[in-house]
Amino acid sequence: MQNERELKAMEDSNGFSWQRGEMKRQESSTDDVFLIEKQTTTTAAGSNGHFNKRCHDSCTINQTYFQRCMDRLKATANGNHYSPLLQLLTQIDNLTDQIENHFISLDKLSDSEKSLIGYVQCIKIDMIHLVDHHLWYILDRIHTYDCWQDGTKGNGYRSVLTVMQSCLVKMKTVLASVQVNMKKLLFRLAKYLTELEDFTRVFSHLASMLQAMKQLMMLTSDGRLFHEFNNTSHDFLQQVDNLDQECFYGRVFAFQYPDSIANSLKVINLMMAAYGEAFARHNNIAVRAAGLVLYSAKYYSNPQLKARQIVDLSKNQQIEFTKSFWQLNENQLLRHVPSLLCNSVAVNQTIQVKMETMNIHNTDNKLMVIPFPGNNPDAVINMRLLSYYARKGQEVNKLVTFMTTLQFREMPYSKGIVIHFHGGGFIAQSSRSHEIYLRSWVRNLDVPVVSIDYTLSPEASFPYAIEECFYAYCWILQHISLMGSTAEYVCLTGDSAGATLAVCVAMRAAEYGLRIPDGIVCSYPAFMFRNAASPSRCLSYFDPLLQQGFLTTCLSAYLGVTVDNAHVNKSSTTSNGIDKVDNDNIVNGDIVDENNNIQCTKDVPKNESSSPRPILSLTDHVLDNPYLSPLLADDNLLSKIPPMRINACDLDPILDDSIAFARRLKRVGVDVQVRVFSELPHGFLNFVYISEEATAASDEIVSQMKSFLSDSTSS
Ligand SMILES: CCCCCCCC/C=C\CCCCCCCC(=O)O[C@H]1CC[C@@]2(C)C(=CC[C@H]3[C@@H]4CC[C@H]([C@H](C)CCCC(C)C)[C@@]4(C)CC[C@@H]32)C1
Repeated sequence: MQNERELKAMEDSNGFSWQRGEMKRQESSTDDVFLIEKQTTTTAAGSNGHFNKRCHDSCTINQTYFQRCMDRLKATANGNHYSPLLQLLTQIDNLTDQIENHFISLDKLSDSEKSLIGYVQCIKIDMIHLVDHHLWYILDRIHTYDCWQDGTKGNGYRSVLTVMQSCLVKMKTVLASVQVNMKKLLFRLAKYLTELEDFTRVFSHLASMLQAMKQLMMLTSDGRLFHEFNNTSHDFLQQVDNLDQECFYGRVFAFQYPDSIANSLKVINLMMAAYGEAFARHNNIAVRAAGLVLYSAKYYSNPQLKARQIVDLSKNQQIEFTKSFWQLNENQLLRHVPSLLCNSVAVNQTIQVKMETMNIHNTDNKLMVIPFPGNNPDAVINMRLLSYYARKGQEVNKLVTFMTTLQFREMPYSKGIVIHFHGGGFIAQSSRSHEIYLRSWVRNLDVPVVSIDYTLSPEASFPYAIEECFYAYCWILQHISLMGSTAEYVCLTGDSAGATLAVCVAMRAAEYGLRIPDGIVCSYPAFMFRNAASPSRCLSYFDPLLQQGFLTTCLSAYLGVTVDNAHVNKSSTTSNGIDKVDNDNIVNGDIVDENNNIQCTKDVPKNESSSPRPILSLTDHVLDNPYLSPLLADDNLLSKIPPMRINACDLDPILDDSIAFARRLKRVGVDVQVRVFSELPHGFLNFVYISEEATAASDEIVSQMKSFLSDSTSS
């Protein structure tokens, strides 16, 4: 009771921190534990103006009470694993006490000193919230959402706690500096105040997010990671909606990453804000490029403006902008970066194949007809052959682009081949932009790599890209000597959207009874293309590359439906919009326009008698299609997937896709392993030249591929 009174006193005296908050005794909980129910935006750190309110009185939260909460946390199932996080909370609690006591003992306080006390008290209140109830609940159950027992520790809940921990580290550093210097004569508080304000706000929002996540956990107590809401006005959605995203994109942007990655992300973020303005204002490419430089300066000097611009861009997403921005490294200048930065390769050749119906004998020696995708008889598919040495059979030897004496030596056929599918959310990027890591892979693997340039969305929508990639897979195996390989070992690989395609190709090969690859190595794949909530998807509210608006843009472009993002987000005061996308355009599960015509830009092939049914038929429910969301495939299809290695990263909004998929594969007996790289963002392979962590991850991915290619590297 003592504590309740103290907190109430604090509320009354401050008048700024608990305005609409409500505190009540939790009926069912243990003695002396109070559940503080707060509305997400009502904390002091939640809205700007509150910070500046003066606070004269102060009171200290009962130390024993906080300590008792911490002890209870330590005793939870995962208390030991999270002891660094708990230790940080205790240290911050001590620091805030010392700072508060020091300033309260002074006779007269300046405005900035009053603000400091305000922030310090906000931190304490949010900490009490957190440790009192939410954190306890989450820590006690967090392990049930991991891949499997004793397996890799990783899921969206853990990721949010990782971000929280990074925030606490930063906050502790600022508070420690204040505490060390506050008694000095020449103490300049202003130096620390802005930083403290930023982190206090971020911390408050993360605490609110954890509160929302606890609700999600309650709805998925069976350990499922994905949850689809029927009722869009659910508390969880409202709470997440109430988050102030801007505070994550301002001065403290990318605080959760190691420095090397954070710096690049800052540059990309600045460019995104500037390019957003240039794109909206100008149509000419050259003027846009000039605008990019000019507006970058503007946003560099004003981080708050930048934050607002980023949040606006994400909320009012236009496919044209996303496509254009994500293709920036494909332009005339930047497209040559890989050849300047990366090692040379003897063969780097694009191959264009005219797609015609192909007849292949399957493993039962039955003749299968592989249809060409769509109904355009002149359609072609492009692929890029990369080989460190020029090898026998590679017709392209005549066109060797760069040759050192060693590389030009014609080598025998390789026993292995790697087929690669690039990422880019199905709407951007190409085999060329992915040379940034493919060239070093080709050297380290020493087998030819073919990267498929499938048609991007929205020009071609689901399932065209999958059919193209499957066609390319069959064509490569039919013409394997041209690749300089005997294909004794075949490994599929892909990152992001490309990883999804790799899995779809393997599933299709299994359905046709064709040779399946010896292994698949996926990097940060997406397996769930529905507007379902999951803890990691919450990270998209402050992700540097994959904000929520960008994800829904990719999804709708891939589905071939147009989404009025402005509409989705305008109505997002009642819901976060995730349930609204494209629902209007889906009739009985088929994607149709208002005239009820199927909207796939390129038509689906007709069913051939000797072949499995097409991926998409007019009666299918698109959103349930296993080729759209492999996570929804039935056990029979999943069990045919070859050995798989999944490389996920913890700071990724689609991390849960990897975990949930791996769990399903394991259950049906597939040889699957998951690696969750810590503190890396989605798309980390693009950062191999700037980050040691990303390079180490890339090396591990190469060794996984080597294991599937077995002795092929010795050829
Ligand atoms: C409760 C929350 C609910 C949320 C609900 C959302 C519903 C969503 C449903 C389904 C999910 C759909 C999933 C789609 C997955 C897509 C994954 C996917 O493929 O994502 C990739 C998209 C491209 C990109 C962003 C990426 C990685 C690297 C990025 C590149 C790095 C550098 C590149 C710059 C242009 C280079 C500039 C050079 C200059 C000299 C600095 C940059 C930024 C281009 C874009 C890529 C990840």
